[in-house]
Order: sequence, then structure tokens, then C-alpha cells
Amino acid sequence: ANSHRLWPEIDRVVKQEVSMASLGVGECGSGWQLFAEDGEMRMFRREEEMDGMVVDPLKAVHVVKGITGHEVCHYFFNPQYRYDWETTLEHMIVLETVSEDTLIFHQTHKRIWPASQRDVVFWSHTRRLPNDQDRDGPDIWTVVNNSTEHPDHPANAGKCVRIFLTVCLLCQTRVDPPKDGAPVSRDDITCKITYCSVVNPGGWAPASVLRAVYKREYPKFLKRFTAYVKNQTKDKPIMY
Ligand SMILES: Cc1cccc(-c2n[nH]cc2-c2ccc(F)c(-c3ccc(S(=O)(=O)CCO)cc3)c2)n1
Repeated sequence: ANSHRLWPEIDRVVKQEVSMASLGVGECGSGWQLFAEDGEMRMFRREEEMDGMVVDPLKAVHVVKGITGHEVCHYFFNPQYRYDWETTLEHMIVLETVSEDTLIFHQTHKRIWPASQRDVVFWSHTRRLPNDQDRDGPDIWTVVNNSTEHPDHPANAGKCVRIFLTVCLLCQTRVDPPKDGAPVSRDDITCKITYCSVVNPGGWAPASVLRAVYKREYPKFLKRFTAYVKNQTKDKPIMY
């Protein structure tokens, strides 16, 4: 709801994250290095440190047939599906339902040896965006997750080290209607997914360990999540 205390921040961060995600990896200037590739999925990172901590921005692009951007964002945003695809999730709770398109989460994730266990508090907002290029094409959908504070879960009050993240999932759908005028089926739709994330790991964690975790976890996450959405939607009507 645009009367909520977080609304100005949410609107600003969503706009800036969507514009960053929309840039190609070539256009962001140099610095993006391809570190993983699997079929249509390509993962890029920039090696950046802040106060001696690895905060490598990540940009993943993936093209998946048979699902729409609305469906991808629906399964990414809604908490009831998260345990099905987020394999490192140990505990998740919705701290606040700001509106039907904005939630505040607290999550604890499985510990990555030798670092201590991490937790995160973030607002999550999903939005349909007008498709500037193609007026009558399907809309663009996004989910932005951005760390925030919450009185019930102060940072580093318990056993977990609080991490800080900004994540943007940006999805553009393409429909190639069948030549013979048959109704559009899932074989005629394609979704271009861009997943951007910047994670500040909070307390100390060895750069080599973090980079190894990212190299292993990000490709696994995106492959698993998109396969989950394909499987969940395959026998359902297309959600544009
Ligand atoms: C996919 C991925 C990348 C990098 C690290 C890991 C990982 N491995 N073991 C523990 C974690 C871990 C620790 C803390 C976190 F906050 C998240 C975390 C990751 C993604 C998101 S999200 O916002 O993209 C999706 C919602 O869960 C939120 C938190 C993941 N997983």
C-alpha cells in the first residue's frame, strides 16, 4: 500500500534495480566476467570487496521455454512455495504483510562451513511493468528483495550473522503465435529471466569460501527454481 512507511524506499529501489537489471552485461561497462554457463543460462559476476569483504555483484541471464514472467515471479514471491525450491532455507517467516504485493520476511539459511550461520530480513515486492518496447506484447514482471530492519529481529542479536542483500528478478515474456492460427500453447511462449544480486555477507567469511559457495549455489538455485516453475505450471492455464 502506498501509505506504508517503506513505500518511498520500495518504489525508489525497485526502479533503480529494474533499470540496472535491464542493462546488458556488455552495457554495464567492463568488469562483468562470465563464471558459469549451462545451456541457455549464463552467470556473470564482478569481483568487488567492501571493507575487505566479498560483495561480488551477480547477474544471471536465463531463457526458459513454456513459462511466463508472471508465473516465474508468482512462484518466486509467494512464501508458500519457497521451501519447495530454496534448498538452503532453514527457516522462513513472514513478519509483515504490507500489501498483497509486498511482504517482509525473516529467513535463516543453512550454515556454510567454516563461516557462521546467516540470517536475513528483507522486504519483497512484486510488480507488473509496462512493456516499453512492444506495446501490445506481454508485460514485464519483477520481484525485488531488499534487506530492511525489523524491531522483532535486530541484526546479530542471536546465533546468526545478519547478511544484507538486494536481489532483482526481472522477467520478460515472448509469445510466438502458431502460424496456423491455433491457440497459443506453452510451446509458443518463452521467458527471458535476469537475476541480479548483491550480497554483503555481514560478518567475516573467507573470500575463497564465499566465491566457491556462490559459484556452486547460484547456478544450482536458478536451474532448480526454473525447473520447479515449469513443473508447477505445465498442466495449468498460462498466467500472462
Ligand atoms: C542461492 C545462494 C547464493 C549464495 C549463497 C547461498 C547459500 N548457500 N548456503 C546458504 C546460503 C544463503 C545464506 C544467506 C542468504 F540470505 C541466502 C539467500 C539467497 C537468496 C535469497 S533470494 O532473495 O534470492 C530468494 C529468497 O530466499 C535470499 C537469501 C543464501 N545460496
